[in-house]
Amino acid sequence: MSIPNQHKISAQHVNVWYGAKKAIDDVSLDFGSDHVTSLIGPSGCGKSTFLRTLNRMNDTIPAAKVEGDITLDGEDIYAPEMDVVQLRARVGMVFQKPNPFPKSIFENVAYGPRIHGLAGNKTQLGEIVERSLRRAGLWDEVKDRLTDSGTALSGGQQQRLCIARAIAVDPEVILMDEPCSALDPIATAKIEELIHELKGRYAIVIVTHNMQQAARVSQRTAFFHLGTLIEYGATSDIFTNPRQERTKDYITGRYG
Ligand SMILES: Nc1ncnc2c1ncn2[C@@H]1O[C@H](COP(=O)(O)OP(=O)(O)OP(=O)(O)O)[C@@H](O)[C@H]1O
Repeated sequence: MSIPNQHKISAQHVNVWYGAKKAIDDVSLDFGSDHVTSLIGPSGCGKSTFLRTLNRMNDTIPAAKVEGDITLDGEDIYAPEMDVVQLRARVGMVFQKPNPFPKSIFENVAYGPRIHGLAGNKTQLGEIVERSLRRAGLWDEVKDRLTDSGTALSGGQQQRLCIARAIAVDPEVILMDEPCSALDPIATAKIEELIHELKGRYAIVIVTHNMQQAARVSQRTAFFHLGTLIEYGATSDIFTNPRQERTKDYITGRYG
């Protein structure tokens, strides 16, 4: 299912199995850099599994098998010659639970640019760290304590640090798997605001259980049910005028 946009990342006929169990059944979806896409649907419908196919995070699950075509700027991300470390820098991920490294705030952000050779010297590295923290809306809160441990920050700050860490390696796509589910409403609002500011710079795909959040942060929404993509379209249409009965039942709270 696609509506016109500049495709940054494209998934065609994707199937995923965990052992004998099929978790994703023939899903095709494209994502552009000019909008945020929400993946919604009841628990266990395959949102996270599908999200993880977009940067090969399922490679880390031995029982998982992925079939189909997924391309980033037309390049097959499952090609044997694809460098997965490089791919995960281009398609960054933010997880449900903030997971900063047990290192300083500075090092959390500097680590990626350093291993990917993005800074020629210490000054440039410092500039990348500052720019990433600014873009993640965290700079003012941490600029005087960059050597403190990232794990000493509040949950919401840790999540923004993880976003800064993803941004630091200049990604093209940012995947977010329920990034606010461990956060209080104020920290959630800050992340939502941040998603809004990052829109247009990166293709952003967010899995969320929270339909109000999907309506607030995304311009496109995909509704999944039992491993299949039921409906995809402009977020405003999905929430006000869904074409499928199952979408309507879900958004009106009849199941989920
Ligand atoms: N590592 C795994 N091994 C085996 N089965 C798995 C694994 N991860 C997910 N599954 C199964 O695949 C299906 C899809 O799970 P997935 O986590 O992708 O759904 P989801 O829509 O993201 O759910 P939730 O909203 O509860 O996080 C479920 O039936 C789940 O039990």
